[in-house]
Amino acid sequence: MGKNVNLLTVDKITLTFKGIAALVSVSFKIKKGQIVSLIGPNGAGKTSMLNCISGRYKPDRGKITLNGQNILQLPPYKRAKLGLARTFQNIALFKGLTVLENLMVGRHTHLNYGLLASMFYFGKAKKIEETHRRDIEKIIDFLNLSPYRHKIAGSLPYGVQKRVELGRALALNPTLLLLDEPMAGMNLEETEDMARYILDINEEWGISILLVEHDMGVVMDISDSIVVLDFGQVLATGTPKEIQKNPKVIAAYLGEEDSLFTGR
Ligand SMILES: Nc1ncnc2c1ncn2[C@@H]1O[C@H](COP(=O)(O)OP(=O)(O)OP(=O)(O)O)[C@@H](O)[C@H]1O
Repeated sequence: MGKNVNLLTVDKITLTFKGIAALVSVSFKIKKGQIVSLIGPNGAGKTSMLNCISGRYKPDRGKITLNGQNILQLPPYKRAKLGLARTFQNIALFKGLTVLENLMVGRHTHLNYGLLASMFYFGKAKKIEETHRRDIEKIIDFLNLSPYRHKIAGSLPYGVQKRVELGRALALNPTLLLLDEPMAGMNLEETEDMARYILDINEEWGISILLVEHDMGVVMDISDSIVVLDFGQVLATGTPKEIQKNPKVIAAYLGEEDSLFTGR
């Protein structure tokens, strides 16, 4: 599936907050079709890195390209149009809207289907609307969200809200999905379901994934490649097997809650 073409390149990214370095010359690549995980002890800079890619944070130095295009000067919504979507560590849904509305809002905001279109090109807009609806239904089916379609998002169990958030990201039709701790707070069954969804999104939908996750069992199971951050620097990059036996990585994880070996 074209796994040798670079989709995202992060090149010597440095980010500081009031003189304190959160990221120091971080470089890595995601090839088309890959699942890449970004791991590291608490405070290592993982979320900051996602924020630099999605456009929330502006790094002091470095370059990030998506499909060969430099995206650092673009605001988040333009990056979304180029195929970037993300979920957040703390769920960021429209809690007062239904599941269906959450998915549709995400879709419309980012795909430029506007009021003007519906006023002047009603027929065309209707057709576009129908296509959107069909795509959204596909996502609802895929994530088994049908029973919750008309339920208010904020009233749903945590695990289901996480799935809705994933669905909203999928509704943007991304080529690269950034997932910030999708398994956080989940029980074993929910974790396994989420891992399956991520694999299917990758294999069946052809979407590349950058995963930030503390559950090492999942990370080791599903990643093509792993980037380890420590104190804002890349400590190691490699396959799960290489990372698990890397002495520098083992040392960085000593005393950490996440175990590199036992997984779940
Ligand atoms: N908005 C901010 N303002 C100031 N400092 C920040 C900000 N965001 C992150 N930092 C700092 O940058 C460093 C990296 O934080 P970051 O949240 O990226 O780490 P992380 O690897 O995602 O941690 P965790 O696993 O705990 O989520 C930390 O020292 C943090 O305090």
